[in-house]
Amino acid sequence: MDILLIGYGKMGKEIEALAVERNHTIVGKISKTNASDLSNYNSTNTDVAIEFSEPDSAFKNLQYCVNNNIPVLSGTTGWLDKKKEIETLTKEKGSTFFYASNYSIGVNLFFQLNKQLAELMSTQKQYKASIKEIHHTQKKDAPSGTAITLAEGIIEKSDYKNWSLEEKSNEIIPIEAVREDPAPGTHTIKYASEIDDIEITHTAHSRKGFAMGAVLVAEWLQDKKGVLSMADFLKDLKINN
Ligand SMILES: NC(=O)C1=CN([C@@H]2O[C@H](COP(=O)(O)OP(=O)(O)OC[C@H]3O[C@@H](n4cnc5c(N)ncnc54)[C@H](OP(=O)(O)O)[C@@H]3O)[C@@H](O)[C@H]2O)C=CC1
Ligand SMILES: O=C(O)C1=N[C@H](C(=O)O)C[C@H](O)C1
Repeated sequence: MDILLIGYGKMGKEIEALAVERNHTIVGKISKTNASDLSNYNSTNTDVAIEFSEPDSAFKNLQYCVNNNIPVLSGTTGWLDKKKEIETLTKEKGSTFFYASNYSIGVNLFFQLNKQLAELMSTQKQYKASIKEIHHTQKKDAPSGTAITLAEGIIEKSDYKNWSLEEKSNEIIPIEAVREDPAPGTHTIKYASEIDDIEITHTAHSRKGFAMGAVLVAEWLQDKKGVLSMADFLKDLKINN
């Protein structure tokens, strides 16, 4: 596969190493310094773009790919208020757009476990849910995209209505975002009562799981069109419920 990397930071470099190991070719690398190159990019030899950039640049990058029919998968967090726009554009243009807040298979199993636990706890009103995420100090957004997906999973299966970094009420899941080094990504869901606590935690030991997931999705995406997500990918792998 010929891959265009949009964003060549910690994740872009990790993805490059794994993609080359799997015999793919990196045909272009776009970062902040050469961002304007994307608007003149000749996509003839590009099978897929992998976009891990920054909250402020993701929308423009994805808009370019979708408008120019370059199949694209993105992992950038902190820009999702505009995701619907990209999805609408993808349908209009007949292009391919895949998004996941977390590409790690382990985290996606954890997402399923989180929903199962939320369903189980939904009748146990003496327990109060909360989420804690820990990431490295270079991270630009808070809370993490993964923490937001976890909160959405709980909201789907319970009476919680929203999440917040500050606000406290019975209808809101509080999220605590901790920044310390080194921390590739740790997420904990806690149900606390006066009598006891129940906790589940996923700890990433490195960025390898995120990068491997992104490369596997890029390979899977080859014959696909439309708006796709991890649910579609995991269904094909038979690891969803
Ligand atoms: N979904 C998932 O599984 C995961 C998602 N992430 C998310 O991915 C994103 C990237 O993470 P990470 O690699 O750690 O971050 P880094 O800060 O290490 O890298 C960001 C990269 O984006 C580049 N960039 C900045 N502006 C633009 C632009 N306009 N066009 C193209 N590239 C640009 C930067 O360029 P320069 O080097 O010149 O500054 C840099 O290379 C974050 O949003 C993070 O939350 C991270 C891990 C897993
Ligand atoms: O910025 C990171 O590093 C990560 N970002 C993603 C997120 O915001 O959830 C995924 C992972 O936790 C690492």
